[in-house]
Amino acid sequence: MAFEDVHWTRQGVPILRGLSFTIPANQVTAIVGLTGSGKSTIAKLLLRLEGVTTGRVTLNGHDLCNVTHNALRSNVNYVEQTPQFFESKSVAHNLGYATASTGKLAGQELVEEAAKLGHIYDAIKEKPEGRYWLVFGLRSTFSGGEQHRIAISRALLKPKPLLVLDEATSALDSATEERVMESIRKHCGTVTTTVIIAHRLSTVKQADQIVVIDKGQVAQVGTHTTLYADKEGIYSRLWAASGVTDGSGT
Ligand SMILES: Nc1ncnc2c1ncn2[C@@H]1O[C@H](COP(=O)(O)OP(=O)(O)OP(=O)(O)O)[C@@H](O)[C@H]1O
Repeated sequence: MAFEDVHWTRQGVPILRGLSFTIPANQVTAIVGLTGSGKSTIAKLLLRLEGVTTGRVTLNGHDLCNVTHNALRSNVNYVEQTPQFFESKSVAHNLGYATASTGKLAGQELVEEAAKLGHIYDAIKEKPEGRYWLVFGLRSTFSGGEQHRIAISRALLKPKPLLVLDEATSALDSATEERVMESIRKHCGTVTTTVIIAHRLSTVKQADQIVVIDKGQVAQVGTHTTLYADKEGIYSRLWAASGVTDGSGT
């Protein structure tokens, strides 16, 4: 996929200003930048929840605006900051819904396997109704981080060619986040193009490519090692501002 000189303006205010970068197939691309720099807008353009003002977002060279919403939906898993659930349905139903497009919800075995991959299995079983997977009212029953893990489990239950994670692990503690990210890497492996939007820089260290956005423009593109080595670059400054080191001792 690629962004080709993309501009996105709202109420006369330019938000994305001539953005160009590629998202290599079947690799992990991370998008980082200060708050308000335009990261979530990039996700929305990828998902066609918004349209570009000028420029193109392409998939295999074809303008994404020619891809139908249905085709896109069946090819993209999107884990957003506030995951959507059916509140009147059980946790098993919400997870099994991953295969709804086949006309059938996933069975219990697949649901449990996915919950294990997303590291939410134990938390579900600990609920009084969890034994039967009949936990209802997910938003009032599970914490923000648990809801994210349920949403990630649902995405892992039925991997699709594109996975977009928008701050999907930000509510987890670092150790749990690392385990969940490892699951995503292992399970999606080389069959999924993954785009991760994250504030916490440790989340993106392992990405194949990191795109640094500054005020709606691409400031830097590279791996953690190359970007971190550039001490004048925004990426290094974001690390310095985060108050933690990257663990390399440099
Ligand atoms: N629909 C909209 N109408 C007007 N302005 C918008 C709209 N959506 C986003 N913006 C503005 O565009 C800018 C970029 O927003 P965006 O959510 O993409 O940033 P972000 O980098 O994801 O921020 P954060 O890290 O805080 O989530 C912000 O200034 C935001 O207020």
